[in-house]
Amino acid sequence: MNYFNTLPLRLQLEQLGQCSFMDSSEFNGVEKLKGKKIVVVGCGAQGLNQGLNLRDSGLDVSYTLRQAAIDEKRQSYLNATENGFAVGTYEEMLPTADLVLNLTPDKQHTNVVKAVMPLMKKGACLAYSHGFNIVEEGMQVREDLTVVMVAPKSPGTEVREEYKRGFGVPTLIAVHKENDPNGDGLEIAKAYAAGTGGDRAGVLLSSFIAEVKSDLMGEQTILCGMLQTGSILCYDKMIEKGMEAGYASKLIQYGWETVTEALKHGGITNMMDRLDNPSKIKCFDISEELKTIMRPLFNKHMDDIMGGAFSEGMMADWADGDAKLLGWREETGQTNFEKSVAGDMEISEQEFFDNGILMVAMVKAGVELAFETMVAAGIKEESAYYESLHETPLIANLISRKKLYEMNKVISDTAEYGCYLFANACVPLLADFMKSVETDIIGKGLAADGNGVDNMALIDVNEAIRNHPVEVIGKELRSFMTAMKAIL
Ligand SMILES: NC(=O)C1=CN([C@@H]2O[C@H](COP(=O)(O)OP(=O)(O)OC[C@H]3O[C@@H](n4cnc5c(N)ncnc54)[C@H](OP(=O)(O)O)[C@@H]3O)[C@@H](O)[C@H]2O)C=CC1
Ligand SMILES: CC[C@](O)(C(C)=O)C(=O)O
Ligand SMILES: [Mg+2]
Ligand SMILES: [Mg+2]
Repeated sequence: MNYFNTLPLRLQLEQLGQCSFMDSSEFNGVEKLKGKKIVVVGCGAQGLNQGLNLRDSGLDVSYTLRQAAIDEKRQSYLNATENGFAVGTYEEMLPTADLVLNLTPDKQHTNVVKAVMPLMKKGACLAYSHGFNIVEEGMQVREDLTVVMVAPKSPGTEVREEYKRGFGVPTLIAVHKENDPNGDGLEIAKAYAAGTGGDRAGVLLSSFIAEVKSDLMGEQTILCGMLQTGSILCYDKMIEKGMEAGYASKLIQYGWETVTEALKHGGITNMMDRLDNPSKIKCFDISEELKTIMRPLFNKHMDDIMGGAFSEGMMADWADGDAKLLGWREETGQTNFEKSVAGDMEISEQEFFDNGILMVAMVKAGVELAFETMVAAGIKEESAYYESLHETPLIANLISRKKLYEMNKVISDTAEYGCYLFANACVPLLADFMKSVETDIIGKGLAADGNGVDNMALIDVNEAIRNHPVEVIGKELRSFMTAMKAIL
């Protein structure tokens, strides 16, 4: 049963709006978990990388896998053993665990939690990194167990990379109100977040509900769906216009990473400032047009996530052996962009902006729409920022590795399902718009005669970019991150 839908509106809004940025003084490192036995269920994208960070933070980490994974020495078994972790069956590992991290795919949570729960000792703690099972499926956890969430706003690979750089990724933490029998859920979640490095980048004290609704919205729209849509459309357009396939492939594969690197450091303002004046004004106009076309689709995703239609649809696909997900995965592998090979020509960093105006416009439109839609639904700006602007560069990095395949492999199955749902609706939605697109905005650049533009037009555009609420909150949140980095 959908837990969110069982709550009265007043409580739904209260939970959705729960979000406070925690001060570094509120953390006491991993002290609360020192000497405690942490057992991770599953050793995939989050399981492996969180486990490595927690061990490097001085904690006792081991893994439990389903019997078949151990017997067949599956990838999860190799991930754990080759990194020197102890691995055992549920019966061997769970009865002595103080903290159990459920890092299996969301689809498996009901089965896994039902199998794990009877073996957990009285008063232990069960943790999630995404609250789907609690919020959308209404999982009831044994009363004596504490239930917390530590959700990194990042793919697992980047959780590890940031930690190795001495930092971390922004993280949402929460305690499930129904399961905090000892009143120490928050202390456990804080220590777990500190162990992953999250406290160095910024922790939001959130709720299971706020995390689920914002995470689903971000991943379906700007983070994955928009980048997938843009990759397919921009590549096909360049080929249609007779551009060299190797150049088109390279511009897209590495373009997202390059333009969103500017986003990471200075938000949409800095990304747009990388364009010359005529390109900036053109890009702004295109992004406004894209926002008008795509707004109803963003609203639909938010409505379906809030009302439960999205989770119902995805769970129906789980029951159908993932038929839709697997079909879409196969189709993506057959798109022209996925089959293309990046050429060995040089593309300078600036050229990715100059020749990728449409890509910049898609990022701007997608970030702003995702942010606006989440905030309008009651999600706090800080959370909406992490789920839109902040995480986009981390996902773009994945595309630069092995295109859409890599992105869809590293993200959760839940994100992959939502990404396809969005892209399958957005590609046809943008068909008419794409008919008018020429290589001046994707592939070759404007070739404008100088940098001259009308002063008033430029002032208006700059004002609109800088005063968007995602820029205002982004500036504040990025300033906390810089401060924390400087301390290290
Ligand atoms: N992917 C990401 O970067 C992010 C994920 N999350 C959340 O983290 C959680 C884990 O996701 P993710 O890391 O993507 O998962 P993965 O798919 O990468 O890893 C899943 C792990 O669970 C094991 N597993 C699968 N099915 C079962 C089962 N029935 N019983 C026991 N173990 C099983 C797999 O091992 P084997 O099949 O070998 O048994 C594998 O080790 C999810 O809640 C997700 O929403 C949150 C933020 C980002
Ligand atoms: C963007 C997708 C994500 O939510 C994530 C990496 O944060 C996921 O579920 O994989
Ligand atoms: Mg996420
Ligand atoms: Mg997710």
